[in-house]
Amino acid sequence: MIQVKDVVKTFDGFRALDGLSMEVPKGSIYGLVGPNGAGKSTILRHITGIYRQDAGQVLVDGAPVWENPRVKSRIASIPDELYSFLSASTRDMMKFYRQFYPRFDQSRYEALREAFPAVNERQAIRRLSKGMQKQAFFWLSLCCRPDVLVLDEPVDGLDPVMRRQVWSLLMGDVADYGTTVLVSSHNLRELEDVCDHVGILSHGKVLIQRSLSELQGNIVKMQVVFQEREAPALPEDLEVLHISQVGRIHTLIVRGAAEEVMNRLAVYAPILMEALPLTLEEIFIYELGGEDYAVRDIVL
Ligand SMILES: Nc1ncnc2c1ncn2[C@@H]1O[C@H](COP(=O)(O)OP(=O)(O)OP(=O)(O)O)[C@@H](O)[C@H]1O
Repeated sequence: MIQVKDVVKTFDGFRALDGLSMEVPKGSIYGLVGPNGAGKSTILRHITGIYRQDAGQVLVDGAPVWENPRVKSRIASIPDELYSFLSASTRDMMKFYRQFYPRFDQSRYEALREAFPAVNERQAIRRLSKGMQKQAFFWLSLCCRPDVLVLDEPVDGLDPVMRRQVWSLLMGDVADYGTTVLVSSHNLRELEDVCDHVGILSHGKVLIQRSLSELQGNIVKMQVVFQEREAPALPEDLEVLHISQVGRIHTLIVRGAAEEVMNRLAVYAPILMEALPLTLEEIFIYELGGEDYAVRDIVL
């Protein structure tokens, strides 16, 4: 489990992280989202032990990450700016990773060659295309058999087929080995398919973190045709976050479980009523759109 407690990080007087707290459960795929400059890469660099926090704690299974080689050898990461030694090939990097990661799986490296056919393992990584470089680092990271995998915008630059393949490999590791995956992304649609937990960052803090099912189970989109053209006066304690009308169809975004909201609306004997799930994008717009302007930037 990753625990980040009240972490503060200041760069030249600017508080990039401003008392950030988050918890990533073991074996989860946790999506970290937030507008540009929110602090996503900065917190990921603390979790991988690159930065030292000014205050607060960054713990993996209860142990601090900073200057702790034992913990760091259980964490693999794909940063936003890929790093490889000058002129090192994927194969050279494999030999380097093999020394650092005690559980490096050589046979998996050989087996995964087929999964990344575009990567010439003997060519300098820097001379590969951007997408191929990402593929090379996925290949290497998966072979480290890490307990924790930290990915900063991991599938950016990958083609759609490769994105799918990489997610499926990651989800396989989560299912088979209980790997914990922490991933930052601007793509909520994609995160929705893969994440089970989500945290939203803004101005160096986590605004909200929940399991996806918790988020989805607590807000519903209702499409309703009432007896009259106009909607009746709805009870004040029904928490309607948004309402719109096209023709006779009213669309209501209501906080609460679908069944409970349906029961409440049934008293108006509507001609038609349907509960629809909200997408992750919609949830963020309606749950948080009013609270923080920055949140709109991510989802619109
Ligand atoms: N090494 C640094 N020196 C000075 N300021 C920094 C440094 N690293 C990050 N910052 C600042 O900290 C803030 C958070 O940056 P960070 O890269 O973590 O944001 P982000 O959420 O990853 O953004 P993006 O979505 O654009 O990648 C920004 O205002 C950035 O300018």
